[in-house]
Amino acid sequence: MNHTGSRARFITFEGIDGAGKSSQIAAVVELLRARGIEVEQTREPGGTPLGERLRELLLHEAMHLETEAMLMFAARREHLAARILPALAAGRWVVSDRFTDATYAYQVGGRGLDEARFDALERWVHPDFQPDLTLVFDLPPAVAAARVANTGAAPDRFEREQRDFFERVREAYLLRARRDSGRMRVVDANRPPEEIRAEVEAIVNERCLA
Ligand SMILES: Nc1ncnc2c1ncn2[C@@H]1O[C@H](COP(=O)(O)OP(=O)(O)OP(=O)(O)O)[C@@H](O)[C@H]1O
Ligand SMILES: Cc1cn([C@H]2C[C@H](O)[C@@H](COP(=O)(O)O)O2)c(=O)[nH]c1=O
Repeated sequence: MNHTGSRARFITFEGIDGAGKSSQIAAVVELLRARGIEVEQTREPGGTPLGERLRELLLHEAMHLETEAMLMFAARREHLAARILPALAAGRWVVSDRFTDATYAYQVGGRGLDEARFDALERWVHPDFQPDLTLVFDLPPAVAAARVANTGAAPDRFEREQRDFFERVREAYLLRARRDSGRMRVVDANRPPEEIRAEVEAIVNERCLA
């Protein structure tokens, strides 16, 4: 428990590349801190020194699909052990840019990883643990691709994928959100940032702060 008296929560943000998660994550962290809640902001792949090294490989080195899936879960195992679970146990909330739903969407949906292999890895790495709340930012891949291109940054291995890859990733997120509608909320991300922020804050208030 933290000093607000409520159990520490694990909140994750998901969506295709360019969905607009970053500034909305910052707004949620600000909202929580304004309530006197201690929060750790993190990301996947990454979030620990080893995880950040794995991120460099994952975003830039060509590799077999199953290697990619196992490295995502290896980074996640470390993230859980070294960062997420200790923070929650100490009463600090954790807000992460991506978690296991991203492996479902990108590796199973986007790349075609066998779902049974994904299930086995998920059961191994976190059998009884899921985020308290997951916000899935949904928008057409063409809109997201234009946003990514406008940043002017060199695209990574995922951002260089074709439109049909992101269509599959999007559908996989929506399917998983339908299957786990108690935990996952889909947010229309094809709107002005202020509108999205208002909806995200309302969901966090209702689901985690009420
Ligand atoms: N609602 C919005 N409308 C228009 N542009 C937006 C919106 N939200 C974010 N952007 C812009 O789109 C770009 C990508 O946003 P952002 O980095 O937040 O996305 P992201 O989901 O974190 O992407 P990634 O997963 O690729 O890191 C940025 O240039 C940002 O300013
Ligand atoms: C956790 C996770 C991530 N990915 C992909 C999704 C993104 O393209 C990159 C991370 O980049 P971001 O700008 O920080 O969003 O990694 C993935 O394919 N599978 C995963 O499990």
